[in-house]
Amino acid sequence: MTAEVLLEGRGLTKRYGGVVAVDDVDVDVRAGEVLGLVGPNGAGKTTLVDLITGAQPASGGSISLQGRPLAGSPARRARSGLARTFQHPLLALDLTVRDNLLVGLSAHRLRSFRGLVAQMVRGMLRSEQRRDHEAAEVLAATIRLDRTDRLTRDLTLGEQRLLEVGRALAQDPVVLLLDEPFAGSDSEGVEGIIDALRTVRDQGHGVVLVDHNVDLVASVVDRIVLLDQGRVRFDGDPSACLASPEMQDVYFGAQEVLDDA
Ligand SMILES: Nc1ncnc2c1ncn2[C@@H]1O[C@H](COP(=O)(O)OP(=O)(O)OP(=O)(O)O)[C@@H](O)[C@H]1O
Repeated sequence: MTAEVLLEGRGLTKRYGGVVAVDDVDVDVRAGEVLGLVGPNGAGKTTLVDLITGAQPASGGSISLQGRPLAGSPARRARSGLARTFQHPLLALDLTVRDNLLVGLSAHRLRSFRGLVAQMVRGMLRSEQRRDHEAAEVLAATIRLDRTDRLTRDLTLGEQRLLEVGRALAQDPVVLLLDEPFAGSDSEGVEGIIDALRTVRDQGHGVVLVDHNVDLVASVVDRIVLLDQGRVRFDGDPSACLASPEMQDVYFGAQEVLDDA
């Protein structure tokens, strides 16, 4: 049986003046699937993520999440179940690792009015605070970050990336979008992020993974979308994508032209 489509984008388009950054793109993310989004510099990867999360208004197209139209501000879309990390981590540097994770856990509760009321009541209860602390420790273990009392500003860039993924996970997202999560990470950081991806997938959520490292992406995702000049050139199996003429053309076509000259 084919898994449920969680996120469905149709005809997504973004123009900046004369530049068509994203050009009539259809994209699906299914339950329990990690989708890799690859393509050379300027292919439109970040813009596509921006259109999905609402960071940029689309020039055309539509998006739905679990069958409901997805529109409005990034905050509103986050409440609907999208979580995202950025190329440059956006964390509270003066808070500890644990507190940044607690922020994510709180944000999850604030997704509904009922959750907000429950949060206010629970906030007065020590047992709930303890449960939150335990949840933060479980998340920290998932992303392999120890010593959660460390200040975030003292973490390496790779550790900050892991923490950002952990904070996004704390929101229990329907779909998690990760924009270049491996950049600047050492091998342990990369492993932590891959573990986190698998956890989200195993929980039946969807993940969109954007990264420059095509081989790494292909080794961890279930499906790849190859973008070039704003258009989808390939959508399918990762190893088939690596071996495809489209991949060859997008990444090496220009070199062949140079060689031929
Ligand atoms: N704010 C903007 N104003 C004008 N053009 C933009 C803007 N943002 C992106 N573009 C253009 O849109 C195209 C797609 O850019 P985008 O950043 O989405 O590509 P990308 O695949 O994420 O690239 P990279 O891998 O380098 O991050 C590029 O031609 C870029 O110059």
